[in-house]
Amino acid sequence: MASIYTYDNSKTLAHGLAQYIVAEQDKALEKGKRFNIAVSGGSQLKALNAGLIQDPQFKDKIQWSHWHVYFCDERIVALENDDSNYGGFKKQVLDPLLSVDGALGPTCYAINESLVGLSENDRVAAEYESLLPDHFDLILLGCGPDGHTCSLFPGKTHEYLLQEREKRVAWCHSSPKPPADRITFTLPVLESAQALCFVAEGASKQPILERVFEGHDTTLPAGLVTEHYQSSVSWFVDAAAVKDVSIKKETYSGN
Ligand SMILES: O=C1O[C@H](COP(=O)(O)O)[C@@H](O)[C@H](O)[C@H]1O
Repeated sequence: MASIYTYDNSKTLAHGLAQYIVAEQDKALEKGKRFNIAVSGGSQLKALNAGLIQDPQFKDKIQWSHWHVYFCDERIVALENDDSNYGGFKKQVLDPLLSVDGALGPTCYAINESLVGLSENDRVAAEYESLLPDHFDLILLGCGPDGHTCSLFPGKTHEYLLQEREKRVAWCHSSPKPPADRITFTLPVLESAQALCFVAEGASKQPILERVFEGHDTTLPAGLVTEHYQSSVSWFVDAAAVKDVSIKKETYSGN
């Protein structure tokens, strides 16, 4: 059963999320020296800023120098482009960390920017795959209003990504949400992760969460991941995203 943590607002959600991430970090560091974490782009990055950077409670608990940060999906654009997920993470997490005295930042793994614009998108994916660890301790997922997660989109055109079993990172072409060319983790990467955690906030996500939680709709990539890997899945959602959605009692309220 997936765990669903609901919060009244963005601030309390960011706090609960940071608490969860630190607990996963501690579990990983009990076993070794690395915390292998993958993050998504989009709205999630603001929650990471609010929880990991702004919330004073976690300042001394996050061991950044042991963090190895990867991207669940990336748009094939220059890293300083506004659409870059790495660029978004840099803005929300890495740059603010620079202003903290003596802070050692995480090790981050970005796409090979020199291949951008060369029509070498399979190579961008293959090179990124070669950087991945054997498995992740934690993967932070988003959920688009169409039910996509990573850059795994619903529908026929992108079925090939959900069917991929060999490549751990694949080129997503013709993305319905710009930019059109992206790379994405495939399901085997999610399947082998220790923990998968979705973050979804705001009323625009409500209709899709209704289909995931009430309809158990596995035609939606976010629904499929939730159903198939439920024992490792958690959702962090705010009240607006699950308004009038009936959530089974095995799940928890984070407030
Ligand atoms: O395009 C993307 O969208 C999803 C969802 O983003 P959100 O802003 O609706 O939360 C995101 O998880 C993914 O990383 C990103 O490339």
